[in-house]
Amino acid sequence: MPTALTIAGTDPSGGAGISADLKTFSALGAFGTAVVTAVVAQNTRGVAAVHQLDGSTVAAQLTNLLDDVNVDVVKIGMLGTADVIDAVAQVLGEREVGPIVLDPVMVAKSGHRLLDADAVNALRSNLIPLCDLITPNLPEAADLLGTEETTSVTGMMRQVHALGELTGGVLLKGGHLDGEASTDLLLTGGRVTELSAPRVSTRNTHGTGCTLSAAIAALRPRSAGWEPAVRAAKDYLTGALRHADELSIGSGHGPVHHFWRAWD
Ligand SMILES: Nc1ncnc2c1ncn2[C@@H]1O[C@H](COP(=O)(O)OP(=O)(O)O)[C@@H](O)[C@H]1O
Ligand SMILES: Cc1ncc(COP(=O)(O)O)c(N)n1
Repeated sequence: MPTALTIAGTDPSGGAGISADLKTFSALGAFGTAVVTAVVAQNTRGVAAVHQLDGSTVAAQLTNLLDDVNVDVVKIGMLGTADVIDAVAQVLGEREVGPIVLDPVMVAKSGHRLLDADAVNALRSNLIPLCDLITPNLPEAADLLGTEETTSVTGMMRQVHALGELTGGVLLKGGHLDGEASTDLLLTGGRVTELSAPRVSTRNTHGTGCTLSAAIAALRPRSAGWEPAVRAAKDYLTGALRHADELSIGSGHGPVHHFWRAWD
């Protein structure tokens, strides 16, 4: 069984961040380990407060884990500050770890900022070059590129190539567009592949980005490359969205159903 590491923030309501990542790892047959970057008071209705850890506390968790445990794949989510970004980049740059998937979390679905505005530069320059795959949504892609948010798949095609200048692998997620299908673009090996899934009508979309990037990380060690891992991860997420309404967690945007395959 591969060992997967998540470096992310918390969500007591269990839909996003470290809880989503560990459940996804378990559902997809990876052994989950975790490093906490921020303690977030949030529920399905939104974020009430963020207690950010400092870079040295995050680096201490990470070095202590890596001194003992062989990590086959890393998923990075909410980091919060440039201090934490630089600490994570320094440790990962010095250590032997498997492929790194970065979900560049910036703003929660509820609108609360989860990354300091002045930390985007550190993300772009210090951490992204160490990552094998980044998975921005459309607002995150616009922030990373310093451009307007695109509103079409044609615009996404231009942006995925521009993001490919930052690192070799990019999954540009189109969940924020409208339409019958939810289309993402995967750039890997210099080639773009369009990945579409039927759009599921549900308000329970809390943590979709966390779940997708964790699923890619869990599946990558067992896959022949990024494309099969991303395809299988998107299928898993689409199932988790289809079954989300069977859960009844909170009164806002509830979580997706991480264990839908066991119930299907
Ligand atoms: N209603 C939906 N139905 C099916 N897939 C969706 C839906 N909403 C989002 N997705 C998919 O979930 C993943 C995360 O999407 P997105 O909402 O763009 O990112 P984030 O959660 O980071 O904001 C993408 O693969 C996207 O295509
Ligand atoms: C700790 C943490 N990480 C990521 C998200 C983003 O998830 P969403 O966009 O669904 O709010 C979140 N709300 N909390």
